[in-house]
Amino acid sequence: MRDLLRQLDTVLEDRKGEGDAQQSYVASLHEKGLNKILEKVGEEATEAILAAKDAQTSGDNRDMIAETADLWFHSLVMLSHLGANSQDVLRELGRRFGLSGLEEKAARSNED
Ligand SMILES: N=c1c2ncn([C@@H]3O[C@H](COP(=O)(O)OP(=O)(O)OP(=O)(O)O)[C@@H](O)[C@H]3O)c2ncn1[C@@H]1O[C@H](COP(=O)(O)O)[C@@H](O)[C@H]1O
Repeated sequence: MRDLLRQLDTVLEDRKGEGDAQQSYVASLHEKGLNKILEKVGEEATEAILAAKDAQTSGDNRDMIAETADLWFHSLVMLSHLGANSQDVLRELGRRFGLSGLEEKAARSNED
């Protein structure tokens, strides 16, 4: 799956450089610019939240999974637009791995 993210990073990077906005959704987002991309990230986050609430009631996770995929995808476009990618995020998650969220929060408040 890590390979899939790498492959997607490469496709998104290619679309940014030389994508045709008539042929490529990703190229059309880059052409519209950061505000449009951020609007899509916000929209997909809301849709994922609503789908999670529905999943809790129905016990069917399929829409939640599809909406989360939309959210991840648009977040990857955001990263790519600004010169970052999935590997940067995975590195950050790797750095945090095994570190309790509560301990990390306590360390942060001690710095203040
Ligand atoms: N993973 C995705 C992916 N997930 C979702 N989407 C698109 O994201 C869009 C957003 O969904 P919406 O329902 O909000 O769409 P919409 O209402 O048409 O969008 P707006 O008018 O609001 O902008 C849809 O058009 C989906 O097809 C994706 N588009 C592309 N990819 C990947 O990106 C690659 C490159 O795509 P292209 O640039 O289109 O070739 C593809 O091969 C895929 O691997």
